[in-house]
Amino acid sequence: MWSGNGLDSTRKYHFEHGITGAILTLLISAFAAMLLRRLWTAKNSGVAKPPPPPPLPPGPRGLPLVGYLPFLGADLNHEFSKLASVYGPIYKMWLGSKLCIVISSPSMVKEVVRDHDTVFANRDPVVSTLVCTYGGNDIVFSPYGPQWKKLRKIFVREMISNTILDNLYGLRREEVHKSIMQIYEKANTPIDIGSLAFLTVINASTSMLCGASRRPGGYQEAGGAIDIAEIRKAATQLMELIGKSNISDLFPSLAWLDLRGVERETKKIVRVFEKLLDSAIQQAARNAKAESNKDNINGDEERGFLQFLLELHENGDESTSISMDQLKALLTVELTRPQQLWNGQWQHPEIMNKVKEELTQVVGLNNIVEESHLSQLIYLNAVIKETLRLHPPLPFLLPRLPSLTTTIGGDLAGEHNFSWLAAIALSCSAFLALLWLLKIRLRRHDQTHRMLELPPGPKGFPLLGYLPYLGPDLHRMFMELAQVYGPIYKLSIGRRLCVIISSPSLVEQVVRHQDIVFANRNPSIASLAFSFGGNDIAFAPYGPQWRLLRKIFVREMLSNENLNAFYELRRNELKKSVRHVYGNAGKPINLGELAFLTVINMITRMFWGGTLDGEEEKRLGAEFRAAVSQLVSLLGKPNVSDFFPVLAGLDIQGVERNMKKVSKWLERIFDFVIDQKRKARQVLDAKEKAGAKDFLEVLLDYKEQDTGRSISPPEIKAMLMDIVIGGTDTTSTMVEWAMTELMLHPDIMRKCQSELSEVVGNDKGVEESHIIKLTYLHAVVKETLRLHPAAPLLLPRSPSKPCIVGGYAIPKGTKVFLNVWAMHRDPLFWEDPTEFNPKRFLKEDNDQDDQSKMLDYFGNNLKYIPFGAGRRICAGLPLGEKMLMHVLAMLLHLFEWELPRGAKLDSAEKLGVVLEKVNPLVAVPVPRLSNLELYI
Ligand code: HEM
Repeated sequence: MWSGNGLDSTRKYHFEHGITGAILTLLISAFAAMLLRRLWTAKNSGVAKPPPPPPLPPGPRGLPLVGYLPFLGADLNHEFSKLASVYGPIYKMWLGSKLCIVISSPSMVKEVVRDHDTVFANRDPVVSTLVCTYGGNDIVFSPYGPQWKKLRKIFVREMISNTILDNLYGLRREEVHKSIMQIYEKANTPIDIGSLAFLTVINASTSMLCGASRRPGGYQEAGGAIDIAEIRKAATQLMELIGKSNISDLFPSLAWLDLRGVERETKKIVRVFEKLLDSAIQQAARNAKAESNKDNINGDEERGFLQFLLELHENGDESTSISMDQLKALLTVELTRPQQLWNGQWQHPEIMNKVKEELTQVVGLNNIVEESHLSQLIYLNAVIKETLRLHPPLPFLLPRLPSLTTTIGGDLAGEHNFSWLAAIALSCSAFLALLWLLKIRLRRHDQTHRMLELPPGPKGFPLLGYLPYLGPDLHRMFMELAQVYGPIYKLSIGRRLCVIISSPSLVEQVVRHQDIVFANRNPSIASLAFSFGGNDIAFAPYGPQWRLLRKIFVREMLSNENLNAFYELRRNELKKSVRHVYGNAGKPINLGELAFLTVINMITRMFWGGTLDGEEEKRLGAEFRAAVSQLVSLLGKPNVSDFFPVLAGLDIQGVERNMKKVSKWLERIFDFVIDQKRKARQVLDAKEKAGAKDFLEVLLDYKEQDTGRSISPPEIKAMLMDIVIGGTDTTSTMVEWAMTELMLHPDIMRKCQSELSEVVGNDKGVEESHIIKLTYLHAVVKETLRLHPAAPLLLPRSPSKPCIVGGYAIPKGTKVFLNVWAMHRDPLFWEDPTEFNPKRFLKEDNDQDDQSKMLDYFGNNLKYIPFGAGRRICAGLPLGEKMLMHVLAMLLHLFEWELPRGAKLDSAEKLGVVLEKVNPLVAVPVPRLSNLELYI
């Protein structure tokens, strides 16, 4: 009687969509023509063009026609999460001719389910669900509108109202009891918990469907009029079919071919199911009549859903009456909705024991659990909530379909009905395939690259790109943009294409998988000027020269042997600073300046060792420091020539000119010292020359074994420059940040001081040999480098050839920033990321993953890379760490630090050459130890 209607409505759905497609195509062509005409008129009349619509979200490229389909495995939820870590919290992919958008951040989900809830209140039903819901006549799949509202009201307020559910409790209880009996009978034999739970729930659902009529004396379970066992079987088969992937869903224009036969098979089962429902409905009707004749002895008690819906069908008023298709669709959905809960608690016996304890307490050992107990089972409720969090039965809910083109997170979420698009796509497919083949033949060399898109990113102004929006806090702004465009995006700064990356998995593609390609820099004009044309380690392009310079630097100049040999020089400089602080005890001291002076003195002493005599060294040292300060401020200045290479010759801001002037000044100092050194060495014999060498001596003496190549004067000077620029500002700024955090957290400062008292003793000064034992201070320094990395964007990399990162094309020469600052604060990897908490670096507080790969400075775990990673990792790391730890330990061990009266402490930051404090840290030292010898 009703069967034909239901199945025909599906056909009608496709037919209507085909017609709609054709009409839409015509309309769109007409609309496009009108639009072109308007644009043409607007252009000619001088009217400004409307701004372009926001782009579609980024996403992986798939293959022509099939899209990303061939790359998807069975584990969709995991695959979607992986893609989100590459493309960000909103991304698109084509599955066949369907445009899918995957959203995985609460803020964007809010935009969908709150801000645009009505627009997104539609679904995109698959063919099998359309068949079994009689063309979307149910709550789940019917489009948002009056019909859906009515059905939902009936379902929520009437069908599963508290009263009805309470009335039917007896039936549910019976089914649960039956399952318990089954388990009892099978005691000591293995049981498939999933199947048991599934059976229990489906049994309870079907019981509630039929109500008391299914009890003995009512209608029999088997052989009687309502064959519950058959209904269950059919419901299970339907669920399997709904879960099956179907080509027709991905290519709606091919749906009529039903290539996988899903529609055919679903219809077959729906027919069986329908027959069963029909007879159940007829029996329920007869039953209702019989009951009314008996003057309704049971009242509403145990009237099943079926009986209830039947009444609405027959006697409902305008707001509640439902058609037979709707009635059956409601029943089908009730029987086929997902009904599993993961038994996560089984993997945690301690949690299971707690659940048991609670049950014993609330229910007692001699009773069985009733629904009335549930609200008191607080712990079990928490277990269920946690299970649903970890294993949601629908990991990506039921897909929504916007009824309008909508913007989410700045991207276009797409319009829903793509069946017309599919029609066009099909008709063009042969042509596209031909084009594609042609493209492969013509561009065999870098075919993959050319087919890929550049990463997404914000639009800027013509010519200027994003330049006018850039502020001093580049790292912070880059992080905010990543929240919109994902962990890889592009922006143009003037004529420079920049790509910003801020996820460890993408950084891995740069510093591990393609480290050599990305081992180049994109030096600014100022850095080229100070490094004598890129003749140093930091800016030389990757190649034999850079490898040689870095080898000399790391293996010879900063070898353990050399560093140990110069310990005394560093120690003396540190002691000088201690004396200076002691002499100013009780007075405010600028801690950044103090650290800078200490570090630069340590470094320059290691430069020229004992070459210069006292007065000369003092004079040159002061001159040197002044030149370095000027150089650093020039390096941190944004320069128009860097963004518009065509204007570089004009040097509009004079940065290059000034840089060359300061470099010349420094060069003269270097030349003088080199000359002095050469003269001094002429009088040394071979044995004396072979002893410990200062940096300059290492460089002057160097001869490559195989080639006999020595280091050229510009290379020597450029490397000395690297040590000064790379080593001083970084290390001293970190001392200032660490002291700031410690003063903001006095309890942590106290812990550091107790550790120092314990390890060093209160009658001694700190030596470098103590450093290794200062576990807590190490954690403090690591946490400081996490929150305030000296180079928050590292030194930009630049690929030497076109390459791919995260599925996007990165052209040769792009300036690639790795936003370490954002990764160090990413809540995905760090708990309470903005909190200063050194404990996270102590072994006992690390999670298992981190324990196996301790968070060191060497880039072993890419979520933490304050010194960079890969081939271009900081070359001065061992020296930097030694100086930072020693200076800090000494300041903390020998002095208490207080804020000057009325002063306020803050941690505002700005990005110059390094990430500095906006307001310098000024503090008052008070000697901490009684042994005065330590201070003189
Ligand atoms: C706490 C102190 C320091 C920090 C936080 C630090 C940080 C960094 C960072 C982030 C880089 C860029 C790495 C990359 O692009 O992957 C770098 C490069 C470099 N650093 Fe350091 N640094 C410190 C101390 C030093 C010292 C003391 C020296 C020299 C004695 C030094 C010399 C260099 C050099 C030469 C490079 C360029 C390496 C290359 O391009 O191959 N750094 N540093």
